Amino acid sequence: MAANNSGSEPPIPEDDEGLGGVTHEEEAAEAKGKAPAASTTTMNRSGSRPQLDLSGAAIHGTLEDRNPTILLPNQSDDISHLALDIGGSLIKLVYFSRHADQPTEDKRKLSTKRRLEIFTGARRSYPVLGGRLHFVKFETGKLNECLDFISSKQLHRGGVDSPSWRSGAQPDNIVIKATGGGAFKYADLFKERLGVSLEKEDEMDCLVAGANFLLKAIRHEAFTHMDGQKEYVQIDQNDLFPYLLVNVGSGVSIIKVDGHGKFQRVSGTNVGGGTYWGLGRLMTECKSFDELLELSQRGDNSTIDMLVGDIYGGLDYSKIGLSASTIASSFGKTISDNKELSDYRPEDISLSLLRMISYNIGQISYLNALRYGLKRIFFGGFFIRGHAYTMDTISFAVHFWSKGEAKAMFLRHEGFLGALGAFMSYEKHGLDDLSAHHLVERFPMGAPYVGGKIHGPPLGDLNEKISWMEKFVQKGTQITAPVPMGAPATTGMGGFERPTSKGDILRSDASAALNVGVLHLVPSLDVFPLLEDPKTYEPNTIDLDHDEFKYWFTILSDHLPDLVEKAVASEGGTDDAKRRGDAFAHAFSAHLARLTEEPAAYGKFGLANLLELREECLREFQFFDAYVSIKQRENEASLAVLPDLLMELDSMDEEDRLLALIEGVLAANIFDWGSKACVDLYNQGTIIEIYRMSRKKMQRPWRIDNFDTFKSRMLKKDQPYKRALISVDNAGADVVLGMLPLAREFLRRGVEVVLVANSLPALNDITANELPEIVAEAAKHCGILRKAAEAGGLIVDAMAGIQGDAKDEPASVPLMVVENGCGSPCIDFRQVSSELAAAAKDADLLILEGMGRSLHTNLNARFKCDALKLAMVKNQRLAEKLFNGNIYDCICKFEPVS
Ligand SMILES: CC(C)(COP(=O)(O)O)[C@@H](O)C(=O)NCCC(=O)O
Ligand SMILES: [Mn+2]
Repeated sequence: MAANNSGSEPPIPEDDEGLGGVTHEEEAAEAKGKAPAASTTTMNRSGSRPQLDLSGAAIHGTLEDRNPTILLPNQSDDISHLALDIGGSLIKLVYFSRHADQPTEDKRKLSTKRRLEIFTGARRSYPVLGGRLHFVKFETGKLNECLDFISSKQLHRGGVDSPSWRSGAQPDNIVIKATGGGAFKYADLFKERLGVSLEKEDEMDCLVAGANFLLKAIRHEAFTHMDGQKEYVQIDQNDLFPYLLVNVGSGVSIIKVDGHGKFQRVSGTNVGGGTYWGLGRLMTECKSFDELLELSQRGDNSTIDMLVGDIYGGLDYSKIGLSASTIASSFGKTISDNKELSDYRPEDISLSLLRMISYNIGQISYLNALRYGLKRIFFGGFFIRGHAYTMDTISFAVHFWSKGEAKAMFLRHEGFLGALGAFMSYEKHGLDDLSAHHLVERFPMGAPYVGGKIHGPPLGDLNEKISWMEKFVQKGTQITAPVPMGAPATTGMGGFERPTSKGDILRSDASAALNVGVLHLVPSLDVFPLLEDPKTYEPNTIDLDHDEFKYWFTILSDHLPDLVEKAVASEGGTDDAKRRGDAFAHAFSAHLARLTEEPAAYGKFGLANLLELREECLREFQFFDAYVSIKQRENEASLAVLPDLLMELDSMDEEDRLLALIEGVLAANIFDWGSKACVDLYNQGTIIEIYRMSRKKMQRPWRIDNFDTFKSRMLKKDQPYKRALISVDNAGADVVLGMLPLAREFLRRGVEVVLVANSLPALNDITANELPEIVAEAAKHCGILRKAAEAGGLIVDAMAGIQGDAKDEPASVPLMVVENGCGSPCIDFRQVSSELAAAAKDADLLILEGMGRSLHTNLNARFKCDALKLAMVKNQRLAEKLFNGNIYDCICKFEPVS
């Protein structure tokens, strides 16, 4: 270990505290059973855990599987998926919960899985256990609340759902991994209250393991913060090491990280968070660190610090790049002022202290980066706590001294590095194998309320959640009301500009810190193999900047009453449903308000995330399919006219038919209950009237019109497509009169068709579960569909349940339905179902339909196969912004690979 260069006394690495987590009431507010399905798998244990009980082990799945799941019926589930970081002021908990419900493999999924083996030749295996990783924090002063929380959830015994808890058995010798000073200090109390032993893990090991995990597994974990602007950084997994990790606790540790478990504490400084808080406490009346930090928001350091301008008569010292407002000497002005401490404003003292210490940390960190030739410096620890001035000051120092060569970056989960690292130290938990595409971060309903404060009792089920919600509804209007925003404040690249307008603007960062959600581990997600370049792929077409967010805030808020009405009706309109509808509206409004206040609060957040958040929020309040009856009604009406449409199409020649088919898809995409303009239309006419009108309006050229190129490609007889992945959108006319006839055209040409639909409902989108029945119904009127659906097993699946043996399957599958892994109107191709990823093998055409999947997302996405993007633009602003066009314009964008 290299010598410490900060002074005679090596600084003691102190507890690493951080705000920015989810408070326990929010976390506990998470609803059960809403996560996507995960596969069951076994879990190895740490040496300190009870050993595996292999008796009665049985293979789950077919014997031909290369990596089958093994069920251990006698294995008690008392694994502690819990780790702690007990610091001086906060206790951080990271714990793992399985999905409340084991996945039920429905009929469609089982038969699809079997058929996909034809494509892939082998079944996939998932070494990672599906579940959720939760981040919770408590004040160390309220340790008892933390113990109650652990006890109420039985986290030390593998959770309330574990067999040992249910059987009432008391496993002895439970060991929980813990780091931080409190792991020593409170060990006896944990033994006494919970009967568990704390196994102490080295703090430095934990910090590094936590940081490595986050940087590897979370897509936008790191961000820069310069001049008040936060920007998320995508870290290249293959180019992560070496980096410098600076942990700013009470003291500061500077660690050079060379790999997993490979690191060296190369330096540190004893001037850290403890110094700020200690000096601040002596010099002001502040009673807490947060109070002191809050005070700095209203401070003006130029009354205390000697600035370059003070020395140079108000001028910059431009020759060496120092602006007049750069601090020449921290607290330097006080030497000549002839004033007492009480003559200075505590606000100014706090800001001067904060800047002095932040700047010093930034400078020392940079010098160490220089010493080892490192370009990336990640800062974490309780001192940072998402505070804008702190981050700006550190960034300024690094940027200034490195002349822009080195980058200061901060971590969203900065407060949880130690606890995560302790969690990682359980020998085999399967998390090592996780990649970013396996993790989905969700923000439960409490997320908007999270601040620096920790409050409220833990919550269990939905009823408790709603009473908690109601409490908030009463006193939380100021939280749900949008907070006025100004231009982002800056400390100024030119140095330590006096923060002119503070308070409100930096409020969110200062008091609330960044939210972190619950990490859902979904091992069955994959990167779509046909993405041209997954590294540079960005699903969202438009950046949700301040103005854009304001627009979508209005759109989504306006849509809320209609959505709630549909949601409540879908649950029978009962009092309970009304109550949940109300709570949903409040929770979603609170999310919107929080994001308006701080657009980066939930990490890098695009329109796709926002639309998905709405769906997740509905599910959280147990509205699983708000548009169910609308979908059914429209499916029936459309199926009734399908035979006539097919007859009309069959009477056309090939070229006319192709055009009519694409027109049909575009026209039927008007049936979108997520668009305000369309909903207004539905209130004026019947489905069929609107469909006819929409078809009549199909005038070419469309706003983007690559139809002729597509037609030429389709007509190349010597080069037919082999397999088309057809991603469908809305129920009713959209799928029945638009997409199914198009799919039929491919089948007619001998092209294998894979219909891709949502895994979970989103607005009026058709789901993969609903689709086989619709295909079966349509097949009654069409020989082509019937033959393909029968051969693909769809009709049997839909009508009679799964059939026998995989041996009976045909060698090729003309028509299949696969789920896409999403529960949103958009699609992020970095995270699709393994079904879809498997079906993509050998596909040479991808068709994306609808605004959500081909305009809001993926308009600019490039694929390794030909792609056809079809949508009607049902929003005036989007039509103008993307295409300089108008509402109801149509897009037919064909992108052949060669
Ligand atoms: C939610 C949607 C993306 C669904 O569109 P789809 O994918 O079904 O074509 C779209 O309806 C939408 O962007 N609606 C909000 C804009 C508006 O109401 O004008
Ligand atoms: Mn849709």
